[in-house]
Amino acid sequence: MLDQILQHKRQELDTLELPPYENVERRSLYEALKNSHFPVGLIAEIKKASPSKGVIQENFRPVETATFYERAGASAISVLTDQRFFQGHRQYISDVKKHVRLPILRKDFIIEEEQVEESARIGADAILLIGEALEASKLHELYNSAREKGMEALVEVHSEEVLANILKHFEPVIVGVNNRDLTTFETSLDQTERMASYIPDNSLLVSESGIFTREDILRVKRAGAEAVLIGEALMRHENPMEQIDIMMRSEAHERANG
Ligand SMILES: O=C(O)c1ccccc1NCC(=O)[C@H](O)[C@H](O)COP(=O)(O)O
Repeated sequence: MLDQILQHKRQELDTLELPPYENVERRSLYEALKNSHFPVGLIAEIKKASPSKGVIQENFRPVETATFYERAGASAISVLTDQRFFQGHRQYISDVKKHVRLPILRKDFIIEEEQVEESARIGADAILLIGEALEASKLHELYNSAREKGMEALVEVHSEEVLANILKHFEPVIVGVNNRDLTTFETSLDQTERMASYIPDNSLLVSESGIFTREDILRVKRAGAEAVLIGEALMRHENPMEQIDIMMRSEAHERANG
């Protein structure tokens, strides 16, 4: 599936038209995750559909959902912009950016410089760079380009081997371990536990995918994650604010409030 997505992205690049620059204030994903008032930082994701689950939310209202996420205390918002496989759109970034003050991560399959430029123009604060989709040297190049344009990057890896190759080039400030294998869609939180010891001490570890309960969050936190990225568990819930409260509330808060 990843190969299919990447092939489609290369075709899309042939007709990519860069939009005009949105005049936006950039916000730091790293700072937002470090300063979370929850036990871990929360990147709350906006995704209508996915290749593994099909349509997740029929009545899709990205701006309203982002506003709920912000009110519930999320640290940042991840917005899927791929149209073909996730029914996303780059316009959702511009729309959400106008209504929330949280950093926005552009979730797409970024493989070329033009997409980094596009992300800066539509107002993204950070982009996703997937280790399994890029040569390590290319990933480093795109990472530097994002930084030069005032954005940050979440560098995502699934396997130890891919991470080791990236670390030969540089140490990303934010590293995401994707619990989902993008070729088989198999998802296991064991992946965060397995990978945590290979993440550089100075990198912030985000555990991504397959997180559905408070116990899941406590488990990846124990493994060393400082933040989580959650999509489906929030998008499927009719009240995402309540779901965030249930999943993220700390034990201390619960004790204090009986
Ligand atoms: O979600 C998928 O099916 C998928 C398939 C192929 C490539 C990427 C995919 N997902 C992107 C993501 O990284 C997730 O949306 C994100 O980590 C949140 O996952 P979840 O909480 O399990 O919705």
